[in-house]
Amino acid sequence: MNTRPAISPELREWILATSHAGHSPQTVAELMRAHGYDPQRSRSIVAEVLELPPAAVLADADAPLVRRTRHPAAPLAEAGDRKVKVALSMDKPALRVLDDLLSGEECEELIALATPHLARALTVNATGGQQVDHRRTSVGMFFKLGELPLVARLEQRIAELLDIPVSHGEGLQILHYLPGQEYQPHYDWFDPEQPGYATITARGGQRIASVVMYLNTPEAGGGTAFPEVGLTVTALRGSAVYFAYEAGDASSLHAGLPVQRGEKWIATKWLRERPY
Ligand SMILES: O=C(O)CCC(=O)C(=O)O
Ligand SMILES: [Fe+2]
Repeated sequence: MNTRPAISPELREWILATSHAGHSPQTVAELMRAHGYDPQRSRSIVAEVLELPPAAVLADADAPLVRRTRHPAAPLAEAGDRKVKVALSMDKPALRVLDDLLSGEECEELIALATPHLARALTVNATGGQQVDHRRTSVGMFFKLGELPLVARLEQRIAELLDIPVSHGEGLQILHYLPGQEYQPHYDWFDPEQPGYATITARGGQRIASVVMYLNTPEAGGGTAFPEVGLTVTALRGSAVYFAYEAGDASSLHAGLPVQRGEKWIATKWLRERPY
């Protein structure tokens, strides 16, 4: 006799949808664990719903929830379905320029998918709410985690490149800048001193790394500057800049420089220390 509680239809549907969106069985089990399911039970449920042998869901399921990214190693880093060129490495901030993270077609498809949904980009304010911010004049939108097959594929690629589960990522953000538009110098980590810190980090904890992917090549301007170290990364279609940081890391200060001619499209992936 089977004494286990039945798997609810909602849970079954969610597991199937998350898996069809491109997330690995391990990630699905980990997301369940992050929502309070027993690790062992998460694995057996995922295996049952996806009709997999239980061993297929084993890897990583007992890994600690708090993680850091692994910095990609030059010259070529494995990123699942793709090998990525590590064109430049820096120690402080921990930074890599990545060539060919995305194909030209993937860049174009992302722009086309995002275009109907663009709105003025917001920033997170001191109390954890969203605000219109004069420092950030671009328009943008967010995809939900695994929202579309292309989005899920990129999330999986970044997860393998940086050795961090997909569940640690915030939804992919697409930003569009026109001439004169910019993102003034800022940090991506949240300031523990600010009043909204607990709210902002209640889900996922602190941000630990960012990947800014260039979806086109602006005619002039639009690079990503790191003023503390005098570095500007050129915005080139398909390339990206990855940088990792601790809260308080002043060297990770960065800015989207004003576009001088043409336009600029980026996709940004922010990573958290815990499942988000
Ligand atoms: O536009 C850029 O180059 C930088 C974008 C950025 O800093 C961000 O999205 O957090
Ligand atoms: Fe940023």
